[in-house]
Parts: sequence; structure tokens; C-alpha cells
Amino acid sequence: MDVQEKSAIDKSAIAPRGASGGADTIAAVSSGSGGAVAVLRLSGPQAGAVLVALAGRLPEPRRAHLARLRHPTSGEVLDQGLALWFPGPRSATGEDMAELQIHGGRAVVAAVLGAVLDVPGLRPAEAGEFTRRAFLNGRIDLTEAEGLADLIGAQTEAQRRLAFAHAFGHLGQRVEEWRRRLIRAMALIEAGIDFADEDDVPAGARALARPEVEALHAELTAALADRRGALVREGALIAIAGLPNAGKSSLINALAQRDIAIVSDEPGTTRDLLEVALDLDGHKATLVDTAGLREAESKVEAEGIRRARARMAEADLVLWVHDVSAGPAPEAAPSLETERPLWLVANKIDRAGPAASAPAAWPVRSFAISAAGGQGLEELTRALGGFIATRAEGEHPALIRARHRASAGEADSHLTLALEQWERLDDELLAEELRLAARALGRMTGVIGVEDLLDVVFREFCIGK
Ligand SMILES: Nc1nc2c(c(=O)[nH]1)N(C=O)[C@@H](CNc1ccc(C(=O)N[C@@H](CCC(=O)O)C(=O)O)cc1)CN2
Ligand SMILES: Nc1nc2c(ncn2[C@@H]2O[C@H](COP(=O)(O)OP(=O)(O)OP(=O)(O)O)[C@@H](O)[C@H]2O)c(=O)[nH]1
Ligand SMILES: [Mg+2]
Repeated sequence: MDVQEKSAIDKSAIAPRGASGGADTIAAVSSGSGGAVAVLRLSGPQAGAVLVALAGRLPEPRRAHLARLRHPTSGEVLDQGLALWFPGPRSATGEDMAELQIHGGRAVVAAVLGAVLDVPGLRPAEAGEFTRRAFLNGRIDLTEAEGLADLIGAQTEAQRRLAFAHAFGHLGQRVEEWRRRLIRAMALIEAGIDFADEDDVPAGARALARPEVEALHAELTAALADRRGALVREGALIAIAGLPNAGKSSLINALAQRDIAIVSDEPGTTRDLLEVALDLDGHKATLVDTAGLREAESKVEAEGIRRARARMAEADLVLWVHDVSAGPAPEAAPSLETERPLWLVANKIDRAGPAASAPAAWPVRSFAISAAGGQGLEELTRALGGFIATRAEGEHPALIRARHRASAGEADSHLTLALEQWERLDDELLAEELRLAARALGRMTGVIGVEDLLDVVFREFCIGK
């Protein structure tokens, strides 16, 4: 972490007091259960005293030191482990911190944690409390805290990458940059307010501010329109569509490697939507099996087809499954009407002669597979992973959370209003709109009034983080 850069943002402005002033000392097991080694972390003014009480001395800062750990009052040896000492403010929380890396057995952990908590002034940490202290002490901003939670929870490679970028400041830095530019524009306009009679303030202070506000507005609008966050967090929505009996349900079963959908040679087998969450080559995706599209023979089937079309219309990608044993694909792809990206999946190549598997004349990417025999599935899976990866990439950090989108949306609407009313608003009201936009951005990183948000943000952390 670049300390200089952090302090430039001055997150410490929101810290109620200095590093460890007056806070309790907290302790918790920070490692997952069941491992051979357990990590106990402590943070707060008593952390050093606890190390001395258990390990016999204070190790050199940030160096592991092998020690017999004794119960501070009975003197009984509880374990032999590694002790570490991170004096504040150069620590993860900004407070004095200590760490004991001990044997992971349940009884060892209970004994050592018990001994630690017996020291007066110590108490168990609440969920997310270490990270919360790091935030309150200005070590990280709120988007970084959220990034850490996402990093710990990341299930796919794409989620890990996105969370890592957030955990180490990319979004926070961008938002702070927006806010600084906004404040500069505001200052220009306010200069107009304060010194309206003086000659040395350019008459065109507003004219100077306007292009900057327009640029900011464009960047915010683009960030809001960017759905990468949802794509990586919730996964891509991939609809499997086609005529009845094409092998759609067979394909979803093959990709999921589970027998989740009913397969039969009777056309019109699938009626309702069937969804499954998958990890496709490191990327989260929701696959939807749909009813075969045709003139419905019953009310239920008609409803199934309506739902299929609705889901296709919101999909990130439609896989159009075509049964090559039934002849070449029709001239035009029936679902291109949905205007979603679409791939042609020519199925049952095990059954068809080479003529039948000739690709259709649709201007789309196509794959030849056998859902039943497995041919071509690996290539299709890789391509799907690649499709999501390309969509998940981007130059700028994404607004991943609803909280980020809400703040950015609020800022965006103040800027929209300011730009629309630019000529009509007086300086004071114009500056006020910009101030409200800057406030909304400040709430995203936490530099501004977020007391009410903290419980929401830190609630999702596990104990020990
Ligand atoms: N054993 C262990 N592993 C861990 C953690 C931990 O607390 N304990 N972490 C828990 O989150 C992460 C590492 N995070 C850390 C962040 C900052 C500092 C720290 O002491 N920073 C100081 C000094 C940096 C330096 O030595 O150069 C600083 O930033 O000033 C330590 C750990 C992941 N692995
Ligand atoms: N030979 C062969 N048969 C397949 C293949 N894929 C599916 N089938 C068969 O084709 C028939 C229809 O398969 P389904 O997966 O139920 O087709 P569907 O598109 O879901 O059909 P509906 O739900 O009715 O729209 C079944 O008898 C499958 O066993 C394949 O790759 N090769
Ligand atoms: Mg089906």
C-alpha cells in the first residue's frame, strides 16, 4: 500500500481520534477452521502487552519469532507458535497489532484465545471489526473495505481480479479524482459568488467550469451504463434457445455436468425456464434452458414460449441450438429479433452427415457439438468463458455494488440538473448542485458522513477480518 497516496486523500479526516486512542483491544481467530495452523489477531493498545504476557517478550516489529506461549496467570505452556508484532500506525488497522500463529486444533485455539481474552481490557472482535478500524483510522476507504470482503468471498477467477482491484484502491482513487475535479469546478463558480465585484476574477468563471462539469457528467454516465460489475458479481446470463427437440436441455445438462433438465425425444418437453449457476472457465454464469420455440399446442406451452422470449431478450448471450440431423439451419436466425448477441450451436453432429453440419449462413459465431456425445463441448465452454472475460475487462474499475451505483447515480442526477439549468440558476444554486454531487461521491469512498452506512458495509464480514 502506498501510504503517501493514501494520506493525500486524507481519509484520516473521518477518524474520530488517533491510532489507538481509547479503543478496546480486540482479538479473534482470523484463519478458517480446520487448518493445521490457526492465526489469532489482536488490535488495540493492549496488543503488545498480551504478546509479552504470553510469549515472554515483544518480538522485533514485523518479524516472526518462535515462542512458547504460556497462560499469563497459571504459567502453563499452551502451545509453541510464532508471534508477530506490528506497532501502530504501520499496521493493517493502524493500531498496535499482534499475531499468534499456533497449531490449528480446536482445543489449542480455545486455550490460547481463552488466555488472550483473560487479559484485562481484551474482548472478542465483532465481524469485520479489524477492517472497520482500518477504515476509521484512515488506512483504507470504504470501497477498499468492500473490496476486501469481496476478495475473501470471491468464487471465480474473474471475481478475484475485480475484487483485488477494488481492495487496493482502484475505484476509490477514481471516485476521489472525480470529487476533486468537482470541487475545483465548484470553487470556480464560488469565486464568482464571493468576488463578483472584483475585476481580476474572469467574468467567465462559469464558462471555465462548464466543460469540466460536462466531462465529469459524461464519465459518470458511462460508469453507470457499464454493466461489468453485475456481470462479474451476478454472472453472465446465457439463454439456450431453439426449436423443439434441438437438444437444448441436453446441452444445459452437458454444460452443468448434472442431470438437471428432462430430456426426451418428444418435442415440447421443456415448458418452464430452468436456470443453473455455473463456473465457466473461471467466470460465473447463469444458464437458462427454455421451451422450444414453435406455434404452441397448449396454453402452458404458450406461456413457456413467452417466458423463453422474455429471458432471451435480457440475456447477455443467446445460444441458438440447431439440430443438424433435421436439416440445415433456417435462412434467418429466428431470435435475431431480440437483438442480443447470439451464437449458433449446431447439435447432434454425431448423427448428421458432413453436408448437414455445414454452418448456416447466419453472420454469427458457430460451434458444432454433440450434447449427447460430448464433442465440441470443451471448445464451447472455453469460448463462453472467453466471452464473459472480454465483457468483464475494462480500462476503469467498475461500480460493483448497489451502494456504488446509488452514489454515482445521485451525483449524476445533480450534474444533469446543473447542466440543464446552467444559465438559469444563480451562482449559489449552481454551486449547491455541484456540492451535492461531490457529497454523493464522498459517501461512496467514506470521506463524507457515512456513520449510518458503516453497519451495512461491515455486517457482511466474517469474524477475524
Ligand atoms: N498472517 C497474516 N497474513 C495476512 C494478513 C494478516 O493480518 N496476517 N492480512 C490481513 O489483512 C493480509 C495482509 N495485510 C496486511 C496489510 C498491512 C500490513 C502492515 O503491517 N502494513 C504496514 C507495514 C508494511 C510493510 O512492512 O512494508 C503499513 O502499511 O505501513 C500487514 C498485513 C493477508 N495476509
Ligand atoms: N444423437 C444425438 N441425440 C441428441 C443429442 N442431443 C440431444 N439429443 C436427443 O434429442 C432429443 C431432444 O433432446 P432435448 O435435450 O430434450 O431437446 P430440447 O431442445 O430440450 O427439446 P424441447 O424441450 O422439447 O424444446 C432427445 O431424444 C435427446 O436424447 C446429440 O448430440 N446427439
Ligand atoms: Mg428441453
